[in-house]
This record gives sequence, C-alpha cells and structure tokens, in this order.
Amino acid sequence: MTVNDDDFGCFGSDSEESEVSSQESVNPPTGSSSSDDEQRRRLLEDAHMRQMATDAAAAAHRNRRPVISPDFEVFDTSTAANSNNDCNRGMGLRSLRKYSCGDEILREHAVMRVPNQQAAVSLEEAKAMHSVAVHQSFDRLSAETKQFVLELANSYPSTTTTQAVEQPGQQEIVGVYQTNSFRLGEEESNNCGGLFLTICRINHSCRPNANHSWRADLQAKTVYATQDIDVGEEICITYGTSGECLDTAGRRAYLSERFSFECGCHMCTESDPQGNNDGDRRMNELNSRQQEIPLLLATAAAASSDTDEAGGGETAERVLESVERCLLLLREQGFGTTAGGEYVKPILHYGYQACLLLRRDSRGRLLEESERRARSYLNQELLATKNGEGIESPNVLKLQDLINSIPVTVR
Ligand SMILES: C[S@@+](CC[C@H](N)C(=O)[O-])C[C@H]1O[C@@H](n2cnc3c(N)ncnc32)[C@H](O)[C@@H]1O
Repeated sequence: MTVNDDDFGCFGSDSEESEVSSQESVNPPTGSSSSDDEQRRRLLEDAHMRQMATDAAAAAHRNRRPVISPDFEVFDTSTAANSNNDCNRGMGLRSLRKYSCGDEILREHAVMRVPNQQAAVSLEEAKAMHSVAVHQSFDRLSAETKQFVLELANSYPSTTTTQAVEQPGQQEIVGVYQTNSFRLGEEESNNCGGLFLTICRINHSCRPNANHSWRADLQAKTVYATQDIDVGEEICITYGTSGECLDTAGRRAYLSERFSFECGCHMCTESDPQGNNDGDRRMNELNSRQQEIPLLLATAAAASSDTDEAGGGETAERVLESVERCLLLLREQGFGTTAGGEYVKPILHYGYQACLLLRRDSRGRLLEESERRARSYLNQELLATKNGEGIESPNVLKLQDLINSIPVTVR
C-alpha cells in the first residue's frame, strides 16, 4: 500500500473506522500562529511518546522468526493445484489440518511497529517522517530478522526514501513495510502499523475463511477460522473493504487504489463462461439495501419519538424484512452468517436496532416477542464476533453487556 492521502502504510484492521486521514496526520498548516505552534509542539511530544512506546514493544521482538507450525505452511500460489492460476498472488498460507469455524489459527507479535500519525507541516513531510520511522524500526532488528523482512513481497518496488541508503536493500524497506504491514489499534496510544512475519503471508479474499484482529490486551494479532477449512486449503483474510458491498469491478477498483493489487480471489474470478456473475447481482442488491436501511431506521426512530408509534413500528418492520433479505443474500453468496464477516455483523446490528423500534404495549413496554427478536440478533452478532476474534475479545464482552441491557419485561 502506498503512503497516500488517506493512509500510512497498513492494511485496515477488522474495523473500517480505523482510517487515519492526512488531515489528522498533517498538522497544523504552515504560517502557524502561536496556538498552532503550541499544538505542533504537543503533537511532536505525543508522537515522541508513541514512538518510545512502540520501540519498547518492538524491542522484545527484534530476534523474531516466522512461526513454524505443523498446522499450516507458506506455499507458492502460482504452482499449487486448485489455485486461481490466472492470477499470481505470490506466496500464501495454507492449512495442513482441518479447522472448524471459530478455531484459533495463530497469534503473533509484530517485529516492526511504526506510528501512523506524524506531526508534520505537510503531507510530503509526513511521508518523509514515516519513511524515517520505518527505517529506524528496521534498523533495530537482528541481522537474521532483517533478512526475513527483506524476503517479503514488495508491491511498491519503486518506493524511494529521503534517507541516505546505507545498506543494500534499504531502499526497498518502505515498500516491503507498506505491502505487508497492518494497522493496529484505533485508539491514540495504539495508532500504529505493525509487521508480522507469518500473518503477512496471508493473502486477501473478498470472501475470506479467516479473520484477523489486533488484540491490544495481548499486544498481538490473532487469526481465527471463520469458515470450516480443509487440509490443503488456502487461508485467506480480508485486508479491508470500503464497508460497502461492492460488485467485482467496485471491489477490484477499491483494492487496487488502496492496496495496489488486482484482486484474484475466488469471489472475483467466479463468473460463468458467459461472463454472468450472480455474485455481482447479489452484491449490488446488498449495496442498495445497505444504503436504505440506516435511512429507514432514522425514519422509524423519528416517528417513534414523535409518538407516531404505529408509523415507527411499520417502518421498523420494513427494516427487519430488509435485514432478513440481506442475510439470505449473504448466505447465498457464501458468507457464513455466524462467521463474523465484515458485512454480516452490521446487518445483524441493524436487526437489533429495528427490534427496539417495534410497536410497544399501552404502557410503552417493548412487546415480549420484540425483546426476544432483539436478543436473537445480538446473540448472532455475538457468535460471529466470538468466532472471528475469540471468546476473550473485548468486543465479545461489550456485546455481552449490550445483550444484558435488553430489558426482560416481567408481565
Ligand atoms: C501481505 S502480502 C501477502 C503475501 C504475498 N502474496 C507474498 O507473496 O508474500 C500482500 C500482497 O500479496 C498479493 N495479494 C494478496 N492477496 C491477493 C489477491 N487476492 N489477489 C492478488 N494478489 C494478492 C498482492 O501482491 C499484495 O500486495
């Protein structure tokens, strides 16, 4: 991925809210006033503190090697049987055992960690500072670990840096980092990218069979199977989506723009010989429903608060019909609806929200059936989150709290 206007060199994490824009990174504009100077000083201090924290975290991992396991192996996708041979995806990770949905595949610490936000006066300066930070992080690695990093894929071979090139291969490091790093947490203290020597071998799929997430509590990235995976099957994750359900052309354009590769995953290459693609039809319908549902929910909420309760309830019923239709389309498209896919969980959450807007009894209490349905949507979301992130994930705990907050009305 290139250092561009809206990104600083890492795949999105599981959450799409994790974007760091150049506006946040490039601060403040030149010709600044004294309060701007003060803000800049503060930003520099913050950046320095974050750098120290990431250095300390990375120092423990300077001698890391890729994980060797009897459960999976790195393989060459271009020579493997059953692969999409028309598209070279380089190396990938494949399973050497059967996994069930919800099994943990691996967890790994980052060998390099680089802050995403830089206190710079221009985008150019932010890029230069980022590149220096990447080199500094690389320089702290042991000679053996450096070699592992230099052997990784580089989708940005022409990336140059502003730093003097001291050793052969140094000019490639920013490109390698950009191709292989992942965004870690979203919070200020965690806002950095990380490079993981094994997880970075996992290719992208628009219909993945595994999910990756950053666990701040473990300071590690975890990968869980979100579909059953067979022996010999490639393990794939999603690097990030725009959050919208897009057809093949839309997804490819997004991935090419954001991560600089032409997607050759199964979902992007499954048109029939006539070029028909049922998947595109489904994804386009999902997209229009994704746009419509939040608007309908807002209408239902406004009607309920205007005490036009019947109107609100009817609109909420329409949302629920749409939610059910989306879940059916997602299942037909091969996304397990308990699999924590990026599209599934928001739809289930809309279902929960709509249930809270359904008709109430004369005393304003949600009907028992609506409470049950609300809980059922959240329970599915909970299962999807457990499967994709593990039962100890903080997101699982948050959902459990939300489920407990749904009233159980004693009638
Ligand atoms: C993090 S690396 C993944 C491992 C990499 N294939 C390797 O050889 O080490 C990301 C790069 O892999 C390739 N890649 C990953 N998923 C792909 C896909 N679905 N289609 C085409 N290329 C893909 C792209 O070149 C991308 O920049």
